Amino acid sequence: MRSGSPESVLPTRISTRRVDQPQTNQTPQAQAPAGDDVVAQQVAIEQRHVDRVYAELVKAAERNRLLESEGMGRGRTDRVGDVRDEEAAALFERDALMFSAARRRASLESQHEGLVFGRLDLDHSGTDGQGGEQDREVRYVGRLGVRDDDYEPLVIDWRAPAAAPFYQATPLDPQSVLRRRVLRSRDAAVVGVEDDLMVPEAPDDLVVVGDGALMAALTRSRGAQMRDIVATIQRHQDEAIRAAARGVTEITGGPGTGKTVVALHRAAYLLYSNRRRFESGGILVVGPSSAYTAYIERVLPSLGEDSVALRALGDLVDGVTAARVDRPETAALKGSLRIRRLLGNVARGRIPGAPSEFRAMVAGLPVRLEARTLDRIRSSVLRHHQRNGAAAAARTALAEVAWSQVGGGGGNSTGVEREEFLERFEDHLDVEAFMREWWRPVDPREVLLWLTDRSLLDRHSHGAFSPEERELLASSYDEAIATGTWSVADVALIDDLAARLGVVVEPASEDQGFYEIDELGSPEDFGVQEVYVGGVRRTLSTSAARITPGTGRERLLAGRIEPPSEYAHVLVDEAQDLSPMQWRALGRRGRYASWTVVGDAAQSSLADPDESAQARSEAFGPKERRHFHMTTNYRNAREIFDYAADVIRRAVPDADIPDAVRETGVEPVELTVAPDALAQSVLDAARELREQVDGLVTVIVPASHADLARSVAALDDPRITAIDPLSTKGLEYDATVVVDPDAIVADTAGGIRTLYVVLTRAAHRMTVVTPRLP
Ligand SMILES: Nc1ncnc2c1ncn2[C@@H]1O[C@H](COP(=O)(O)OP(=O)(O)OP(=O)(O)O)[C@@H](O)[C@H]1O
Repeated sequence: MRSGSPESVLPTRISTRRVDQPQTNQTPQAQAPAGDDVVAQQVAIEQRHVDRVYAELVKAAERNRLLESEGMGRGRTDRVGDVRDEEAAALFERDALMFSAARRRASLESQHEGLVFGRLDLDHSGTDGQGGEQDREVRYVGRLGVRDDDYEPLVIDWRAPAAAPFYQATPLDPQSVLRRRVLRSRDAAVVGVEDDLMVPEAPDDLVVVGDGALMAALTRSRGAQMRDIVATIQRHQDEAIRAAARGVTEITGGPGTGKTVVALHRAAYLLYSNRRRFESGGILVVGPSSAYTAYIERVLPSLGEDSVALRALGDLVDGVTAARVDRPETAALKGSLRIRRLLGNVARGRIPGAPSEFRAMVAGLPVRLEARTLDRIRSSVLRHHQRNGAAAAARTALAEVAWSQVGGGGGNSTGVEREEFLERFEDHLDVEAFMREWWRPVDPREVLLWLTDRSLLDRHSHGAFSPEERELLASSYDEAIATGTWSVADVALIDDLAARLGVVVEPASEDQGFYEIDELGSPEDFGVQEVYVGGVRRTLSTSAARITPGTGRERLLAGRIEPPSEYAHVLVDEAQDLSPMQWRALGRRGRYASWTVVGDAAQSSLADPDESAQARSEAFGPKERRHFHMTTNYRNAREIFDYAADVIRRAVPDADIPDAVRETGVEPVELTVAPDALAQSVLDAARELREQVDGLVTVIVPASHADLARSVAALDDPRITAIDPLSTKGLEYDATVVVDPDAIVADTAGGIRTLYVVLTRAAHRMTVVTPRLP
């Protein structure tokens, strides 16, 4: 049962094409293959140097330990009472010492494995290796710089300028490099070497071994997490990694071209080359999903950097976590700029349930302000203030209008003066009670939930949404309340509302009850089982931090929204999928930042890419831009990528199609099966692939076959997992089973583009299963 059918979105032809090796840093080796003993000899030579480096590290760790304990000693005092100036200075110095010693210790620990991964043999005579010994230099490249007692470099940090030729030298532009060698290590043991020669012929004393490090790296099995590529970065990738820090650096290219991994190495490079700026200002890395952030989270720590904030789009706002995605048409509504007008109107409108008129006797004068007057006051205050910071201004405006009503017009026969009236108004208990309701703090999340009120939604839409669109919005918030979860698209709306409303100001601590749960370290220690907060019962499990609010509504409103942090650099991956509202949310975090932006239009799942492009430009402002384009696919076997490229070419003729560098000789398998045999065929295919690859097999299941995902989970096999099509963005596996491609196209907003993403996730093997009635 092999073949696609005429109405299928898949190609009906599977071809095997052999083409020339694509352009990489590597060159065909000039020498005959080296024998095992020659390799062993070379490995032994490198091991001697690596041993020296590790011995030096032991000394460095000891020096560091002494530094830390010296730091601890500084600023210590037996005195009680105020700290003197010189003691404060010592404390400051101690903190600085401790900080840098701790950082060095952390990087020594995290960079231990495979610390030295490269060696350059250079010839500075300019005669292609024919110069004398005095012209030769050997340089080792590693995850961090290490020097010996004489301060001579034993290893150069991969990000240092002296390491650049390791990535940039090519036979056309050797940059004095004769041989580039990549060392493969297991822990501190060198287990292999792979060489590339940069000159036509190696000098007699230079042995050249191996098939090239890049191919070795690409053929290996993929783990559950992305790995760094520090030993095999290619020249064109290196250019993007080391590009200037300022402005906007855009990296485009088709699937698997290394855009993500390059952008992450760039983040590590920026921290190295300008640590003060980027460490104190912070780097924000944003990706499409939490599956994506889990996939990439090891790359930066493996490069010695862990001071970077990794966020999925659904986690962008502190205090909110999105747990689902909306249906495509709802997500498109929520992502479009049209929604801003609605949000603005609702945020400026009456608070549902708030009093609609104000009545009181103030200084003996009857005050009565009706709904329309109150609306006018609210509008005029909100023209100049954010709502949550404007209670005092609203109260003053209310007092002025009340005065103009009872006394300002000259009809006041009681002789009460304006000042006296305003003073009494200010202190009046009825005014205070009214303000508590009329101008209470408004949480941005609450505003979204008001949209479940169809008449409110209709009132504030001003014709900008059709009845069907309004119903989509309202029912999505019914669903939020029913499930107690926000969607990814909601997060940008919450951020927009937070910017309009301002921060919810917590009551001063003296106004809070003694039972306030945050104040208690661990309430169970006091035998407390239940706590009432704001009239809501909280049941304690084992710790205060684990208090779970009861209803869906409570879960949606739990925790506090924090104002957005600003960053010195913002790195956005899968940028082609950001909605205009999401670009605005990122813009708030990167107003003064430089940016690295990574994407591929052919993988987009957006309904209106033009509107997004505009919002993206606004987020960048007038900053200078530079662009890098990646053309080599390092992920997919050529046979798999050719299959996917056929699919996208038919729908998007101008798609950015890269060259895949690796052939396996194994074509993807297509199965067409009866619908009732789908589940069994998929599970069988997954088990078969499991035998053929070393790592992970993932079954990609569209929403319309959700029960199949449960069957895969029931296999309880850690090497076989299931995932939905959209969550595969940015991820990769050793092998995939793609379930019902036509349903993937039909179920997702991206349609054929989403299918293209799905078909480009497998590194080594892929099986596509299509259900069809006979
Ligand atoms: N120079 C390299 N050496 C070794 N592996 C590499 C190199 N460049 C890229 N890779 C590998 O290729 C794979 C694809 O890289 P990456 O995920 O960054 O591509 P991408 O362009 O972001 O893909 P997509 O757009 O499909 O998400 C990864 O496994 C990555 O480690």
